[in-house]
Amino acid sequence: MEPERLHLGSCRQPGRPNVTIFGTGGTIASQAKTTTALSGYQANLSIQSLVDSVSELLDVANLWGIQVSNILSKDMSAAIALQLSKAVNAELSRPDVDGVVVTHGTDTLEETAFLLDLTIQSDKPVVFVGSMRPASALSADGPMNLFQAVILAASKEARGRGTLIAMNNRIGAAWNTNKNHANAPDSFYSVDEGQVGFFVSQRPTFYFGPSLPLGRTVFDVSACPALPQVDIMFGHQDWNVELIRASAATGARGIVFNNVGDGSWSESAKGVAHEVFREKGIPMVYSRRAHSGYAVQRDDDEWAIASGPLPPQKARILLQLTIQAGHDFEEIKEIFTRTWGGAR
Ligand SMILES: NC(=O)C[C@H](N)C(=O)O
Repeated sequence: MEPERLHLGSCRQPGRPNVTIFGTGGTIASQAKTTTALSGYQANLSIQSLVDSVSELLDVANLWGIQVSNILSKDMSAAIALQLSKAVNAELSRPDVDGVVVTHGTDTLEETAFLLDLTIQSDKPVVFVGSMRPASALSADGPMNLFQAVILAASKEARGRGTLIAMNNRIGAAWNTNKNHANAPDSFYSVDEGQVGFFVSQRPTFYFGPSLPLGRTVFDVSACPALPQVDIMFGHQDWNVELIRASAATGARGIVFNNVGDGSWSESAKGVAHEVFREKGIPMVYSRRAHSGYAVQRDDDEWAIASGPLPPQKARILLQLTIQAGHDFEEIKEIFTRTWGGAR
């Protein structure tokens, strides 16, 4: 059943931007037992109650709310994320909608935001937001984050920049913004590429004009029923490489390797991955275990594809999208190579 589209607030003010907030859950929609507890909470606040607690929002935009789910983001699935992408595309195709906000748990926010970055067919702003502290906490960060996300989604200057993430005063591109800290409120930023802007006196202030990451491919998922299984293997000393065979045997249509250094794998892991590739013909993409940097293409591993700047969790989503679109190995390699933006 399609989730309901609710008008949030008492009356619609002509002349104000129209913003739709999609609620998915997360800490921003959660309450713990005490005001000092920062874990052990439950996602139980609806999008309506989040907006009710930030009445200042109603002076910024006319708001609508669509509750897609109310879960912690550890439980976000491709099925929900795909449904969200389709619903956001439909919403943005309405001429009366100026922008969209998605509230989301921070643990896997970067994955859903990246999926939408690669599947939204509109220039209008799509802004992801979450919080690191539950709504019940002293100094909860959710209300201000939500306020800023709505301002951003309502602003014309945010158009044409791909999906954005607004957290803790920073504005980042979903393409390269990551969760960097498991606990601190200032967790979301991009280490090398930097941010696209900052909130100064509650105005989104951009450093550059609208631009999109080099090598970003947009996919049409309107008729896509599901995303294929792609597993991630974690590279480490004494790696149990039988897990690679197990992944292929249990239905993986592609495998992403979280390799060490700039994309190195142990001789045994490489041998098994190559064997599985020859047997099953499924694409093998290798990323890097280090928090930032590039996985570089190796001339002697031409059967495997370097993820370039993409960390494993984002490389997995790009691989899922290329497989569902029916691309062959060479085309998938070409799509990944484009993301390197010139580094070869
Ligand atoms: N800060 C958060 O949102 C974390 C939360 N566990 C989640 O749903 O991802």
